[in-house]
Amino acid sequence: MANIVQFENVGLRYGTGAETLSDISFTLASGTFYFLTGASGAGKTSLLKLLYLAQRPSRGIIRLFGEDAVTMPRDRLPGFRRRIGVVFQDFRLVPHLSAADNIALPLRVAGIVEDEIDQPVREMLAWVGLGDRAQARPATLSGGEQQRVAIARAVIGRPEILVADEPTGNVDPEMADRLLMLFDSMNKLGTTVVVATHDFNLLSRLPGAQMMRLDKGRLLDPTGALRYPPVRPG
Ligand SMILES: Nc1ncnc2c1ncn2[C@@H]1O[C@H](COP(=O)(O)OP(=O)(O)OP(=O)(O)O)[C@@H](O)[C@H]1O
Repeated sequence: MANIVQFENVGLRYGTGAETLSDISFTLASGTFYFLTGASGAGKTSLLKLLYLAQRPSRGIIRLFGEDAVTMPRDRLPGFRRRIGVVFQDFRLVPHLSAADNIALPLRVAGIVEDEIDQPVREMLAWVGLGDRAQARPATLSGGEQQRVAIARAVIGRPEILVADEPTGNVDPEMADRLLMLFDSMNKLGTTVVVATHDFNLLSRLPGAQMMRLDKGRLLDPTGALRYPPVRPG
């Protein structure tokens, strides 16, 4: 399976402090489901930001879709970002837009004509179980409903990679399970999925998923040992 993402010796430092992420090296195989775990403050959100190009690393190499994402000219970034769907920890729904218009945003930004927006939006609303809330503003939706709008918005453009930061943080276990099944169904359609979570119940629900563990800004290998950067030949 082709690698869709490659990080090599990546480090991230905010300002002049110590590195938040150090020596991060991994590859993501296309079409695979990954969980990213680690204690609060371990650097999960920071790693996801590097992945969806909201943050540039302080050092190291990041290749996305086979191209160098670090040295990429800024004007090419939006096109790349459109290939990555993001479910933010705090949803980031647009407050004055209805659920339907929030979900439609990525299609409108991509310049899809209005005639071709209504149908997929209705399908997405039904898919996340919000068919009867199309016109509701975010403030009138529950946390779990807002989360489902955020998920629908992240996947409507059929992204190649879906990144979700603590997507079950605000919902009960039953809803967490339903949301996980939505991600799983996207993955079965071929999307590479990365879900950051510290909900261990979730991890046990998808035993086939790959595990990435962060500890104080460093990746651990599957045995729990620190994963050291690959040795470069020569
Ligand atoms: N913009 C920023 N400027 C400075 N420091 C930051 C910034 N964003 C995150 N940090 C710091 O980086 C470290 C890792 O934060 P991050 O949010 O990536 O962790 P996390 O594993 O996602 O935590 P949580 O599970 O609580 O969301 C923390 O010490 C945090 O304070």
